[in-house]
Amino acid sequence: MCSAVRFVDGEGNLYFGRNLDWECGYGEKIVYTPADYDYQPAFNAEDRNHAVIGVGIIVEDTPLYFDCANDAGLTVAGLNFPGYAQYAEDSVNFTTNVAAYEFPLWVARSFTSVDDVAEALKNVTIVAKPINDQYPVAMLHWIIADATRSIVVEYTASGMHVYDDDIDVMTNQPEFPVHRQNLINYINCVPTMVKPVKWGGAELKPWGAGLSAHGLPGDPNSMSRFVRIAYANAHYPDKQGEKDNVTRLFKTLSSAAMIEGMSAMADGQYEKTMFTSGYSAKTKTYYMATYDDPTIVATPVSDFDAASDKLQTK
Ligand SMILES: C[C@H](CCC(=O)NCCS(=O)(=O)O)[C@H]1CC[C@H]2[C@@H]3[C@H](O)C[C@@H]4C[C@H](O)CC[C@]4(C)[C@H]3C[C@H](O)[C@]12C
Repeated sequence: MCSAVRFVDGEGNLYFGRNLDWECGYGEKIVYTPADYDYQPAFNAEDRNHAVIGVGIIVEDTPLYFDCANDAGLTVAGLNFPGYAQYAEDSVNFTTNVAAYEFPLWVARSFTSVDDVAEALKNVTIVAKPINDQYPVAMLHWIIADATRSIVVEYTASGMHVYDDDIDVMTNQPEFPVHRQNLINYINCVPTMVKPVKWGGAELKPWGAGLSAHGLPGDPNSMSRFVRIAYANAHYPDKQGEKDNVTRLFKTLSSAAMIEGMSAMADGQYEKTMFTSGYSAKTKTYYMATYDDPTIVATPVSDFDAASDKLQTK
């Protein structure tokens, strides 16, 4: 399973990140796509040459991003959405056609804000075209965020759906509106200290802190993670400075992290948080930690050669 989160610091700088929960990795690294990289969109999309940094793999000289950010502070992450995602079988005339594998790259290469993406998506077809035979089409939905807001993009049997994500988190299936509505079941959960009460003649005292959030779901399923990470994100106090905001990002994501052994997939393999990654628009830095090495490694955009036209990895 996967979970993603967005927030801004007191100065309005965007922080955005995700957990990648799966049974295996794909050899993913930090991939930098410079502005002058010769991006050849799969169909009729235009390349508008924003530089992009993120986590992904390179296939056929094309960066396949799992999550990424561009030089304008626009970020995007893909999360599993099987059983719901249904892309077009073929390109559709008079629309901008985007292959599912290039969706994060196309968004980050092309736009400067969530508003611009949302406007463009009114005339976009997402096509079920694989990059090659080795990598089948991944059934995903996406969260796209900037310093102003976030949206969730779901392409299903009924076409394109773009939702305003006013809660600034996303997980997996079902559709975003179901997750959003389900939050109402938990609005009794608050982070305050419960006071002792009297039931008849008996005084009942809380065990300690945390009782006011009793009922928050602790299990790893997607709807439960959505509630948990939404609660964590909504209640985390504002922080000053890069260090404390990166801590906030990784701690918030850890509230929805998958520990090996908790949840087996259909093939019997356990899911685990293969990596947690995220972007700070304040310092233009990508951060990443893996399951086996929780050290948060910082990779600033300035580590790469922006004048080159070649894909670069770290
Ligand atoms: C498995 C990843 C999603 C993790 C997730 O959401 N897990 C939830 C599990 S569950 O359903 O809720 O059980 C997704 C996110 C991004 C995906 C990758 C990216 O889309 C880039 C390419 C796209 C190619 O078509 C397939 C390989 C691939 C390299 C994808 C492999 C895989 O589908 C990834 C890595």
